[in-house]
Amino acid sequence: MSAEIIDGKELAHELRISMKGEVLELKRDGLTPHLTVVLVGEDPASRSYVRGKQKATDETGISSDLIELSVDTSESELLQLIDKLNEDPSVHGILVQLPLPEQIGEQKVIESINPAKDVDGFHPFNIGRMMSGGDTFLPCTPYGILTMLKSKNIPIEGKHVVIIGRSNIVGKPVGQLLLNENATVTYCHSRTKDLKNHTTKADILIVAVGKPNVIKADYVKQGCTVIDVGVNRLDDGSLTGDVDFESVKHTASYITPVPRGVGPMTITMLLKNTIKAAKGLSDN
Ligand SMILES: Nc1nc(=O)c2c([nH]1)NC[C@@H]1CN(c3ccc(C(=O)N[C@@H](CCC(=O)O)C(=O)O)cc3)C=[N+]21
Repeated sequence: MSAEIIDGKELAHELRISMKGEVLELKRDGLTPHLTVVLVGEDPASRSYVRGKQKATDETGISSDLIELSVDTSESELLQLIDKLNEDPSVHGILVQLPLPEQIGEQKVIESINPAKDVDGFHPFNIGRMMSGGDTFLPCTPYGILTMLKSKNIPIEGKHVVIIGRSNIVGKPVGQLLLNENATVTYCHSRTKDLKNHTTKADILIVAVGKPNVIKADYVKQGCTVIDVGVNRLDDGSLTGDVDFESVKHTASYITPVPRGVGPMTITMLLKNTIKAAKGLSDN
C-alpha cells in the first residue's frame, strides 16, 4: 500500500484562487493589501524564497515591495527602517527575511515589528495570543500544516502528535496549534533519548530537523500521517525533505512531499495573514 500524498502546491493554488477574489473585493472598496519584504544580505536561499513570496503576492493581486539592504547593515539602521514601516499606513504587513547577518539581533528585530503588521506571527505578542487561543497572526508554516491536515479531514483531536524539532518558527508553535485542536503533543529534539521509541507512537509525525533522510520507514507506525517540513538543498541543486519519502510512503497513510508540500503552503498562509493585516487585527 502507498500513502496518499498531500499536494501542498495544489492546495496552495486552490486557496490562492479564493484569496484572489477576496483581494479583488477589498480593492473595489479602495483597500489594496500591501506587504513589505526586507532582505538583508545576499544569501542565495533567502533570495530564492523572497522571489517565491513576490510571485505569490503578484498572483493574488496583493501589492508588495522588496527592500534590499547590504550585508553590513547595522542593527540600528534596520530598526530605524522598521520604525518607518510601522508608521506607514500604506504598509499592512512587514516580513524581515531570516536568518539575519550576525551583527543584528534577530529577536530584537522581531520584537520591533508592530504586532498588527507581524504577518510572520513571530512577535511575542502574537505568540502569546496564539497560546491563549485568541485572534492573531498564526505563524505561516504551522498554519499551513494545520490547513493541510484539515484539507484531508485527518483527525487531530485525541491523536498523538510527535514533533521533531523545537524551533521558535516551526516546532514549538506547531505543537501549540495542534494542542489547541486537542491533540496530545510530544516534542522531540537533539537531546531526546531513543527518538524511535517516540516517533513510532505517533499518529501524526511532524519532522522539522533540517537534515535529509533522517526519518526512515522503521521510525514510523503503520498508518501514520507524516508531515515533512525539511528544506534541504543538495549539491546537485535539487530540494529534498527530512523524510526518506520513498521508504516512508509505504508505511504512512498520508505524506507530504518536498518540494510541493509544506513550502508552498507557508507562502500561502503569509498571503492570508497579509489580507488579515489589511483588514485589521481585531483587538479582542
Ligand atoms: N521571516 C521569515 N519568514 C519565513 O517564512 C521564512 C524565513 N523568514 N526564512 C526562510 C524560511 C523558509 N521558507 C520557505 C518558504 C517557502 C518554500 C517553498 O515554497 N518551497 C518550494 C520549492 C522552492 C524551490 O524550489 O526553491 C516547495 O517546497 O515546493 C520553502 C521555504 C520560509 N521561511
